[in-house]
Amino acid sequence: MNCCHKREITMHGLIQVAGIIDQAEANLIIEEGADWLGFALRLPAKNEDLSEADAAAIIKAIQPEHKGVIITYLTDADEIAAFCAEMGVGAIQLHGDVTPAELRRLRALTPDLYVLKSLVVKADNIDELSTIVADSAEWVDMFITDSFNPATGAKGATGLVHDWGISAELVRISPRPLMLAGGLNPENVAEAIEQVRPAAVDAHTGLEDPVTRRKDRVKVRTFVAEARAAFARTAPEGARR
Ligand SMILES: O=C(O)c1ccccc1NCC(=O)[C@H](O)[C@H](O)COP(=O)(O)O
Repeated sequence: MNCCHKREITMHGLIQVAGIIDQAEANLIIEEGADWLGFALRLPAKNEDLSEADAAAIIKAIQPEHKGVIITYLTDADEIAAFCAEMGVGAIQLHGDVTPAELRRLRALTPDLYVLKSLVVKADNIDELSTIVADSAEWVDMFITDSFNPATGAKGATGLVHDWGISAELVRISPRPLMLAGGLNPENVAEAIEQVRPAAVDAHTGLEDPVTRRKDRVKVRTFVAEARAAFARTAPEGARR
């Protein structure tokens, strides 16, 4: 692989906020200093927070210093590529069981698409996740570790933290940067970054107002400030985004 390709640039200190529901919420998140905005679409439960047309309009208006990321359970490379083209998006977060073969096909179909692949952390699945990293890293730009809710079967937006020791081990073995997600909030994000040393963090439900289920401006602001400070304390020598 070409050492000067943009995929090889070391990434450190990126903040994503997921579960955007409308333009006002996207504006709030950008105003409060987060980098990437995640839009959950084509979910198995069909419980999307916004329409694809609304998401596409918001993504279109995002300035280049930020990025709109589609979060989805699609697993077929043709479908993923077509959906990204339709939505005008340059990054996709794959939460389903996408095989390395499909990831390889996706890279061939859309070489410039930034691909995040989820690693759903359970109590005892480090070996399984290590194998996924080894088998799929070539076709992935970033991994995202997320939490599993055994009570509901949910693999995302659970509001639950997982064993950060597993994420820390995946950071050590992964040749790709890793985004930490799952139950992060303004109170725990700094400790999470210190323990796991991820390249990026993501939060969804921990930034919401419990009554309105919309992002709370003060929570987003505090989360970004806490994460930025922790990333600054833990930055590897020469890291840049
Ligand atoms: O964001 C969603 O609605 C979602 C739905 C189904 C699967 C994944 C989903 N999001 C992935 C994310 O990036 C979430 O931000 C991540 O799961 C963390 O959520 P939370 O634990 O609520 O912070």
